[in-house]
Amino acid sequence: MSEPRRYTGAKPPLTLDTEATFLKGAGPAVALRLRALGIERVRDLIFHLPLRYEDRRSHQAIARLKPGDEVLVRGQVVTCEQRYAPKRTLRVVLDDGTGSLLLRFFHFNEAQKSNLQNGRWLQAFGEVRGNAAGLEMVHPQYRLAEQAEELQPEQGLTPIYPATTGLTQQRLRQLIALSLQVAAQDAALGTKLPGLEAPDTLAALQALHHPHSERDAAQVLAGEHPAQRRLKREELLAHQLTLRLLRQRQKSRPARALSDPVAATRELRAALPFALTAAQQRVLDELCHDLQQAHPMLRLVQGDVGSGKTVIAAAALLAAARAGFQAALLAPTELLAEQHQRTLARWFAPLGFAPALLSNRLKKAQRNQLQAALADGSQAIVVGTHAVFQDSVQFAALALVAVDEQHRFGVQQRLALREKGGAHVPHQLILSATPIPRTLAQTLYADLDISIIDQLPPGRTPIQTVVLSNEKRDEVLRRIAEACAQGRQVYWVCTLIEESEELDAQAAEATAARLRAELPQLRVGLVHGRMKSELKDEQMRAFQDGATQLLVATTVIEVGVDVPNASIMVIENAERLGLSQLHQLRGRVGRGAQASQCVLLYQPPLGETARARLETMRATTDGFAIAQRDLELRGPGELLGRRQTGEIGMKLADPMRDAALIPPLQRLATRYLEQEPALAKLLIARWVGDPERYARV
Ligand SMILES: Nc1ncnc2c1ncn2[C@@H]1O[C@H](COP(=O)(O)OP(=O)(O)OP(=O)(O)O)[C@@H](O)[C@H]1O
Repeated sequence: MSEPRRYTGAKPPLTLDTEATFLKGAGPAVALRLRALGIERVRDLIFHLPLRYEDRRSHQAIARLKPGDEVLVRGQVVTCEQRYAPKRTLRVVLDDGTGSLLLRFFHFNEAQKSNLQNGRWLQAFGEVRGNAAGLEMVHPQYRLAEQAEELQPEQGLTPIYPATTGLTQQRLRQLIALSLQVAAQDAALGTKLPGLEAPDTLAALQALHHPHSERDAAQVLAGEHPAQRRLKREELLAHQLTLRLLRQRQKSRPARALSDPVAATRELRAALPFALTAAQQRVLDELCHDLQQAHPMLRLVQGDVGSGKTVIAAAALLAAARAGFQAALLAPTELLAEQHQRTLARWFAPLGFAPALLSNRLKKAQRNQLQAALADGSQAIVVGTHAVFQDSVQFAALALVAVDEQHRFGVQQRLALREKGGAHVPHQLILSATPIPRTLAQTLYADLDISIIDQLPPGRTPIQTVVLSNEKRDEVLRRIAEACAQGRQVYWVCTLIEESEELDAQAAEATAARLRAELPQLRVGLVHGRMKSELKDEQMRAFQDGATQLLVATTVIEVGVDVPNASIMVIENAERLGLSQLHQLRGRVGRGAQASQCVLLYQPPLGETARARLETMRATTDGFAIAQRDLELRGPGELLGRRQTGEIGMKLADPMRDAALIPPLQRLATRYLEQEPALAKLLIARWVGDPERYARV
């Protein structure tokens, strides 16, 4: 604990590292709110960049306003009246000589009302709306004066910052302005950074907080200001450096070199009921090379849905076990852990290894027994969810951790696991089914080597996708009945209606009830996110075992379920989903030898983007092509969801939108690490803070 601050009468010299509470205007209440925005120090304030800008640089003539304009107007109050119908409202009419504008307030006090007297000058900023009687502003920001001249427009654009309840823009602006004064005294911000163009960091920050000149303002609004580009490049470089540094640190630690991984893969190949694809073999070769090193492997295997990533994990686990060590496979859900354990048990049986399942469902005695076997090293291979690998689980000689990521785990969790290896860091293998373009993968996972399985196992009949209007629902039901009569199984996916699991669950229940009534001959199962996990697993198992024929589900089934006999998927309201999600869902079928169908039902009328999206789904099954198209159709940021970019927490850059900036920065990062270690440290401290932040949960 640090000493509580005491007021000593002397003003501390302010630096970028000073706590924000030392700034004038940042009392304890404000400090708490700043903290909610992740702001603790003066440094954080200068990097708290505007979300957007408002243009209050000139007064607009009321006569020329249009609905939707966000403008500054100035005029005289000509009426101010309070009304009670339909609710208590203050109506103020403003006249600027060209026309009049209604200002409406629902929340106001008596003082406010009495100040708004006829004849006073008023300047208001807000969005113009059209109403039946003409144009109006609702709750504009305003100022009053006796003389018109006292109400002048602002000189530059007005920055609008990410804020939080109880913290006004005005307060933020004031604190940031003070912080910029402190920053101007800081020599480090002016340090020349080789490879990064002008303006320097300080000038760039100043330009973004206060774009004063006409030219600055126009460029900032267009997103084309050199300061924006400079800071984005600087930030992307800092993140690249952080991940590369973490990688260096990891790589320099000792790991257990596995004696003969090639022999292990040979044995596995002989035990598998199918031949490996060339892509799987190539990835295994890369893996074997890594596993023989006395430094940890850090490898991401990316593969499209159904490309056969489990085999890769199996080979790695086996190589560790055969070398006399232990290995763990982590799955994102209990159900998937179970599924993996079953598959591995089947494959490993002829090789003399029995993988254990560390499940929440184990009885206490069973769990204790398994934990003891892991602690003394007698159990070589274990499968479970991340949640079950708590502190109490100890390993005698953990040499490898494979993580089936499926969008669930963050970098932090992944790195936290490395501590389970004792003095040795376990080799790490991460399996991901999110097809993302290579440059983006290299940014988000710059701490990992990347292998791609770019080929599907042979013998798959491509999934046939049809796009149908809801009006054809009866036809779809007929097809389902026929398919089930032939022993096939069907998924029926209900998509999110509201941002609420509760309503979602209700909708799924209603759909299941309706389908049971419409198809009384079928055994219908149901899974949704509100179910207890045991019940959900039970329903999934019933479907896996063929006990139910039609499974109604919300998008919870998106994650990695493998039921090869399920060969039809119906996705209701498919127009609501993004392409990547549709692709993951569709990947649940087409996993066996049978020809599979995916029916995308939509509610007409269909918008243009939705139509283009569904058409892409119909036309291709290639995950990488779909990811690319998703990017084009949805705009940046959305493809990965908030997790992937959010977890990295960039302030300004968006690795998706700014992908083109990245390749030269990778070269620059190498140069910094080799030639400019002090500057690399400076950049990391400036943009990321503590690099181990990435490594902590
Ligand atoms: N080389 C192969 N030849 C034939 N079948 C294979 C081959 N490799 C894997 N499979 C089978 O293909 C199916 C999909 O494999 P797996 O579950 O490993 O895919 P995945 O890449 O994890 O996909 P998802 O991300 O969709 O879960 C499994 O039933 C698996 O046994």
